[in-house]
Formats: sequence, C-alpha cells, structure tokens
Amino acid sequence: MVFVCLCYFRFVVAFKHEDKTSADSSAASDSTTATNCVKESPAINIRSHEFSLVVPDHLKYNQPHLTEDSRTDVMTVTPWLAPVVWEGTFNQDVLDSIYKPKNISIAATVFAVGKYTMFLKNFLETAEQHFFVGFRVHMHVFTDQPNEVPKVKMAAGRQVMVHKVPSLNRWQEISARRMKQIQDLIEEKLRGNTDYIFCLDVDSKFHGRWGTESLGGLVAVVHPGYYRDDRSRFPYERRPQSRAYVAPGEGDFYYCGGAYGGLLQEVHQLTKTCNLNFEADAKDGIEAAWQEESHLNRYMWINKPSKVLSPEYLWQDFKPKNPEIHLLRFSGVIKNYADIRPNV
Ligand SMILES: CC(=O)N[C@H]1[C@@H](OP(=O)(O)OP(=O)(O)OC[C@H]2O[C@@H](n3ccc(=O)[nH]c3=O)[C@H](O)[C@@H]2O)O[C@H](CO)[C@H](O)[C@@H]1O
Ligand SMILES: [Mn+2]
Repeated sequence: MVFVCLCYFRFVVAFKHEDKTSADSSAASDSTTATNCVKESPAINIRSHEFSLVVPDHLKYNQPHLTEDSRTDVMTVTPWLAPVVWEGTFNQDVLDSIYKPKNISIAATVFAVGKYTMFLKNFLETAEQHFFVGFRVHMHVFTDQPNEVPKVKMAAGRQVMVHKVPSLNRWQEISARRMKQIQDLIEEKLRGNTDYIFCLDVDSKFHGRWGTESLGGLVAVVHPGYYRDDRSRFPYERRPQSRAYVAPGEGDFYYCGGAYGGLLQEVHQLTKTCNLNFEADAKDGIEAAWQEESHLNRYMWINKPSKVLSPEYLWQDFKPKNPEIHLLRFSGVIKNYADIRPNV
C-alpha cells in the first residue's frame, strides 16, 4: 500500500514538474515519466478506477467554459459536491476514452422470481442496446425458474449468468432479500474480477444510453416520483423504532430501491449494512415502509453518494415526461400488481 502511494506521489510530482518546464509537453517526456515509474515499481497493478482519469493525448472535443453551464434548469452538483448526472452535463466520448483502456468489468444484478420472469426478455435485450455498450458486462440473473431465462444474443465480452434462488411468498421479502443475495454474490463470486456493480429492478427497460457517466464510488438514482417535492413528503420510514428511520427535516433526496451501484466494495458495504438493519428490524417485528428501499435511503443520508443519477436513470412509463428529462434512459414498465405479485 505504502509502495503504491509512493509511486502515485512520484507520478504526480513528475507531472507537475513537466507542466512547469514545458508548456508544449512532448511525447518523449511523457514516456520518460512512465518508464521511470514502471522501472521502479514493476509489480504494481493499480486497479483504482476512481482516481486516475487519464485520456489519450490529442483527444479533440469542445472547450469547457467555466462561466457557462450546459444545464441551468436543474441541480448539477449536490451540497457535498457530488455530480448530478443529466443529459447535457457530460461528454460521453471523453468519459469512454478514460474508461475504455482500463478494461473495466461491470456486473449488473436483476431478480426475476415468480411471474417477474416475464420481464427478463425486454430487460436483457434493451440492456444489450444501451447498457455499457462496448464494455465487459456480466448480467447476473437471480431466479427460481432458471428454465424461464430467455436466451438473448450477447455481444463479445458480455454474458448472462443465472443463479437459482428460492421462491418466496411475499413480494416484500423477494424485494428485500435481494440485498443479502447481492452481498453474497460479491463475497463469493465477484471479488477480484469485477470493478463496478449496478443493482436493477427487472420490471424495466432501457431506452437510452446508460454508460461510463454513471460510474462512481457510491451511486444513487433519484426517484422519479418525488424529486420535485418537499422532503416532508418523501416516503421515508417514519417510525423511530426502525433502523431505517429518517427524522423530519432530514434527508437529501428520495432515492430508488430499483437502481443503485458503484464500486464493488462500496456496494458490498451498502448491501451488508442494509441487510443487517433489515434483519435486526425483523427480529423486533418491524418492516420498514418500503423494505430495503427505506434502508437504502437511511444509508445514503449518512453515507452520501459520490455520484447522483437524475431520474433519467429510472423513470416510470406511466409518468408523463417532465421538461427537464431530455433523455429517458431506463424506465419501469406499466404492470398490474395484482396479476404478477404473489401477494397484494
Ligand atoms: C422503481 C423502484 O425504485 N422500485 C422499488 C419499489 O417498488 P416496485 O413497485 O418497483 O417493486 P417491484 O414489484 O418491482 O419489486 C422489486 C423487484 O423485486 C423483484 N420481484 C418482486 C416481486 C416478485 O414477485 N418477483 C420479483 O422478482 C423484481 O426484480 C422487482 O423488479 O419499492 C420496492 C420496495 O420493496 C423496491 O425497493 C423496488 O426496487
Ligand atoms: Mn419495480
């Protein structure tokens, strides 16, 4: 660890020095810097994708202007300085050229228990069209009926992995138990081979790009149903006996249980904590108003997300599109709850 830090420090110093000595930085001084670092620390493999934003030299794109903002109708940065991602706030070519050479791998989890297997085909097919296209993606499908998982043609470097889970007879349990199963997946299968993970509702479809702009340490999506409301109207858990309790006058946004993600270790911490709190509540005979979504909201109040995705990243088909939504990326389909859930 110390070794890595030293190398990193050296790298920064080298670049600073280069800035000072030559405004027109040459390829030769670049390669000297790189070679020095590699020579002195040959065994180091840096897998931290958050902190090094390296673009290929000579990438041409529009100049960013500090006195101009591409979006003036919406919040683009939170009070704790996390970006809020909206169409128009980022340059996808710059972002892709940063993450492409890192060869990152992305996992997504999706649960289809009971009749929810009917959503898989559309979910998986549209993910192929819009979700991290051109990147390595593993779609982890959790289901009680592996035979019902449709065969979807996947591009190179992308695949579906099926995990069998028990069927449960309350939708609340099916939804909430996802946290534990995601925690286990990370511990047992993903550690060491996956960089980022996104956890998504299956009753939804992709309509537009969802890509590298969404990457971050801890990533939350603002719920489409409440983002124009005063926080007093957010459906947080309001009973102080629950570990998901959020007090009046507190809370930043109301986040979705249907989409969240980030670096593997961050999502591990989130799912582990929410599951522990959900279980402890259950022992006390209490289930939060919106199950794991309530626990997630409590968690995100204390552990601020480092990137916030706008409701473009989880809309609902039944909601008319508001003017601030310039691009709809992912949206919940209209469903008849009584027909598809095991209980009402
Ligand atoms: C868009 C969004 O933020 N949705 C959240 C919301 O309700 P939703 O109405 O979106 O919940 P839902 O019925 O979609 O259930 C959540 C997910 O659980 C799975 N499932 C559920 C029932 C079932 O019989 N089989 C099955 O597989 C499936 O992956 C589904 O997408 O509140 C829930 C609280 O519990 C979850 O936090 C959802 O993520
Ligand atoms: Mn849903």
